Amino acid sequence: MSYRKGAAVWVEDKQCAWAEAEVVDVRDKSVVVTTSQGKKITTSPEKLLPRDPEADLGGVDDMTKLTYLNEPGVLYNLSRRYALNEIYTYTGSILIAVNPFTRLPHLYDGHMMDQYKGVRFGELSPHVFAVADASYRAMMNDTCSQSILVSGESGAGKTETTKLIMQYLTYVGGRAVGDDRTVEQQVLESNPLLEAFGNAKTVRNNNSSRFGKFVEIQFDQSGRISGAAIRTYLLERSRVVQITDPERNYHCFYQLCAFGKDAERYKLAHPSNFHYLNQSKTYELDGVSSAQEYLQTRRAMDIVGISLIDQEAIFRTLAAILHLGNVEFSPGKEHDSSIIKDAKSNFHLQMAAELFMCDQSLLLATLSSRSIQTREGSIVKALDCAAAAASRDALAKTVYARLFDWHAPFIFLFPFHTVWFLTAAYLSTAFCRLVEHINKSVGQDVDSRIQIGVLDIYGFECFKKNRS
Ligand SMILES: Nc1ncnc2c1ncn2[C@@H]1O[C@H](COP(=O)(O)OP(=O)(O)OP(=O)(O)O)[C@@H](O)[C@H]1O
Repeated sequence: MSYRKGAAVWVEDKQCAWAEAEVVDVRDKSVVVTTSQGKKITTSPEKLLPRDPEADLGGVDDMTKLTYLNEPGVLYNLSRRYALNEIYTYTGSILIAVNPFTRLPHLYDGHMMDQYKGVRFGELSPHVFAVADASYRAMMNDTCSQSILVSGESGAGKTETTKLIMQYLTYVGGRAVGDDRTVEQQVLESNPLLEAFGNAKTVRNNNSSRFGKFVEIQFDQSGRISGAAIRTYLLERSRVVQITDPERNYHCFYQLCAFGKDAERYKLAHPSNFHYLNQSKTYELDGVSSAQEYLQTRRAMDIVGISLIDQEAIFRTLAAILHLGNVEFSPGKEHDSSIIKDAKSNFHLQMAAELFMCDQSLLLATLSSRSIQTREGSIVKALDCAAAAASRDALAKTVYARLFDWHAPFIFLFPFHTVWFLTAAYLSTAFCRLVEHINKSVGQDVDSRIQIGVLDIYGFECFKKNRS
């Protein structure tokens, strides 16, 4: 794009991403601009973007009205509105929410819900209730199920927004039968459980959901809520075996370690003793008692109907994963082979096998060797230390993800490994899957023909090191 002298532009700025500027000189292959702070910058025209000099200082409530819909224009508009406490802005039918990081009760009270009920989308100021109302109306008018996608980076406010959508749908949809607990309440009651196993501290959020969640609110023909279901997706499996400071592994591990009686039973100790937890030195969360949280998780398990036997099985498996992570390998006598490193590793291997209820030597053989299928039959190949550790981590991740997931069929990832087969078989029968239990407790309406699905799923994030 070519610029004339006097043109209003945006120029990249290290501090505030984009700075307002004006072109003061146009040269052969470069342009000289002066920013509103009085800084003179010589840059190439490709590094500039056009700016609307007459942009409304208060911003516009729908960004399709912007003269230039480019990145700085969008950011500037959102920041102008945010400064006036307007956290919501439309871009056509998309609602953009900027996290206020402070409670704004007046935005979400009964009066506000009343105002948005049945009003055409776009008629009132942008609001999450307007989106929820539009989807409810569309579902009722067209007898067609709707979906709302809530996306953004960690800490952006997806979980809060999902709750607000549920709050509004509960308001317009109520409950069909004489149940005094709203669907919103029932789904929220299961939150401590999902959070214990699916949330972790990240750099941006002390209680970050590390999984995608699809909440399905089911309605009867008259538009009354008749049931709900939760489905979870894409649990961040790599966190089970790898974390970096100041992040943490899933809350449930710290909770179990902090609850003396149960921790002792599974030969657990302070998180600093376990490889899967001590890669980061952040063990505590400000203002949170892990032991108290453990009791809360147990209570949530009771509420959703997980039996004591199943609860024990779940925590036994968590302990097994922690012991498994402490199994280390050293080079074996044969080339590219590995053996258990020392007595300490042997103790943890023994504990892992005991808690997984499988044979210790088979577990070791599975971790330190690999079966390859050939036409002549299967060949067992020894694994070196690095490969054996990777195999250990893969087992830990798979077991944890299966414990959390809602998927019914258990997939045998390594069908030729006897121990994994045994472990898998044990898990599929003795384990209750957490999300399955939650759905039973909330109460699904399998006959529902119309529903609104709210998908709360994290957007892309940049990690120093990526791992599956
Ligand atoms: N609309 C809102 N009003 C007030 N506070 C909010 C709002 N949205 C978000 N917050 C604040 O931001 C915090 C983080 O929000 P939330 O947990 O919803 O983020 P998230 O996008 O789900 O994060 P993650 O992907 O890490 O789970 C909340 O605990 C809350 O304090």
